[in-house]
Amino acid sequence: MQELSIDSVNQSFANREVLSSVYLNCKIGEVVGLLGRNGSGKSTLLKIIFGSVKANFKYLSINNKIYDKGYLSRNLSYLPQDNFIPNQITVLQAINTFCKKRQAELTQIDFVINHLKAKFYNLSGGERRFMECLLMIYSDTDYILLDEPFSQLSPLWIEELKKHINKAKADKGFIITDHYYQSILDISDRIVLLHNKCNYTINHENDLVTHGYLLGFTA
Ligand SMILES: Nc1ncnc2c1ncn2[C@@H]1O[C@H](COP(=O)(O)OP(=O)(O)OP(=O)(O)O)[C@@H](O)[C@H]1O
Repeated sequence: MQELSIDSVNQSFANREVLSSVYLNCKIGEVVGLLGRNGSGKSTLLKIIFGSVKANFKYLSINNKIYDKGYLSRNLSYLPQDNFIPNQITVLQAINTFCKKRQAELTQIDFVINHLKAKFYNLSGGERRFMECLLMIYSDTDYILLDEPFSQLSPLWIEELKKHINKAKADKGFIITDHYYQSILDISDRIVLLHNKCNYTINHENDLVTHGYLLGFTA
């Protein structure tokens, strides 16, 4: 089956347990939204999937093959919370590195056309974030992890990114986390909440109140 799944994730930092028996999966063609309060372990879980943090225990499989680190599959891209493209790289060089198969789609986007020769150093914080998000969304891998893609972006660009994710998901699986939870609800096919170290399936927005992620409203 075309699926990324991670099971039985246990992670502690300095004897403090952050994740306990966590399960998460993502199929090709779907966007899985990962929500949780500050410090609930969302970034840690994405880093464990990618392989930049080693879990105390986990069982990771990508398209039926077991991996110790997701990046070793060469089929997983990861947008970290902080900027990751080196300053001296130009937009065109980054496209040639990450998006060999879908260059044509990327180079139809106005911002990309107008900044092909720009170095990342010369982009504003939001421009840089927008470009890094596009590079990951259109990257050559089947599975994409996006950690806070919407941070630093103005509303119009958040809407534009949502359109690109919707377009690209036809043949990719996305796991996305962000505190712009309404945008996550808009684009996700499924929502998983991390709370009390565990994963919860969210079927309705009210479940986010029940599990203490959103405040309830009283009449
Ligand atoms: N390298 C580390 N050493 C010690 N503690 C860590 C380390 N990395 C993360 N933690 C702790 O693990 C918990 C989960 O952190 P994580 O960054 O995964 O949370 P998050 O859900 O992504 O939070 P936020 O929404 O605020 O970004 C936090 O309490 C954090 O302090």
